[in-house]
Amino acid sequence: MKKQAKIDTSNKVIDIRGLKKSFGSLTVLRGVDLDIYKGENLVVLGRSGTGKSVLIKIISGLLKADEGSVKVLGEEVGTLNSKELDALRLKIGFSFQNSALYDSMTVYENLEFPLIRNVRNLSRKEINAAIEEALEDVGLSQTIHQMPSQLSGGQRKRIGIARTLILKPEIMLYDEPTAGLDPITSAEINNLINQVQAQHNTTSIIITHDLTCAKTTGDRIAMLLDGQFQRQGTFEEVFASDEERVKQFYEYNFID
Ligand SMILES: Nc1ncnc2c1ncn2[C@@H]1O[C@H](COP(=O)(O)OP(=O)(O)OP(=O)(O)O)[C@@H](O)[C@H]1O
Repeated sequence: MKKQAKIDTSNKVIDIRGLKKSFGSLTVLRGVDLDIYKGENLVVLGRSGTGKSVLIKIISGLLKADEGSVKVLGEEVGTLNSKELDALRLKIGFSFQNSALYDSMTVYENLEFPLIRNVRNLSRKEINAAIEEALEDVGLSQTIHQMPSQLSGGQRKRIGIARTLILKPEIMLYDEPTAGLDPITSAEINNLINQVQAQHNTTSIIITHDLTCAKTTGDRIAMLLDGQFQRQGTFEEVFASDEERVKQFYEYNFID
């Protein structure tokens, strides 16, 4: 069971109303409404092709909505120019399944890279302190001078998360954080997601097909069905539904 998080329901970090998105004759999002609050872990569930990635891309301004309002950290994303979008994206940390580390760089260099690219005029001392803190956050201080090839899959995943955390994002987007990991490593990643939330009061969206991940990390679950969030609530509330597709989603997952 997930530990109760400190969620500030007076502070909406993401506010989506009536969001619609089609590609030609394919309608993907048919009027999505969603609120995400400061400090909350929101898990997005939905079968393949239901539009989870499209939603994330619209939130981060990589795709434009056809209709509706998408406010992120108080800004209407669809109206921002490219400079404003860049500034907003700096506040969003993306942890994608394929956000691989650079194999030819050490862990230190992998973490230094986003800092140098995104933050101007940092001293060596500040860079070192930020790298040490990010590594401490993910419990891997000892790997600082190692190459990615010397790390396990789970450690690489954690370094990937550290590389995102180093820019101190206000929102974290985790795309299938446990995909391809064994159950023990998955549990480590789930704990890390909760630890990031507790330590930094980060707001996170977690896209997953893994119901153990959903149950352990999600304060709230939103399930995409037919282009809308027809089910929202705690894990128990969502899966108390009698709807066949919700029940199937549960039954086809292995869960303790
Ligand atoms: N740029 C695009 N152009 C045309 N169609 C697209 C585009 N992006 C996404 N789609 C379509 O939108 C639908 C939703 O895609 P999306 O990637 O959001 O699914 P998903 O829920 O993230 O799936 P998965 O769980 O497999 O990652 C799919 O049918 C996809 O082919």
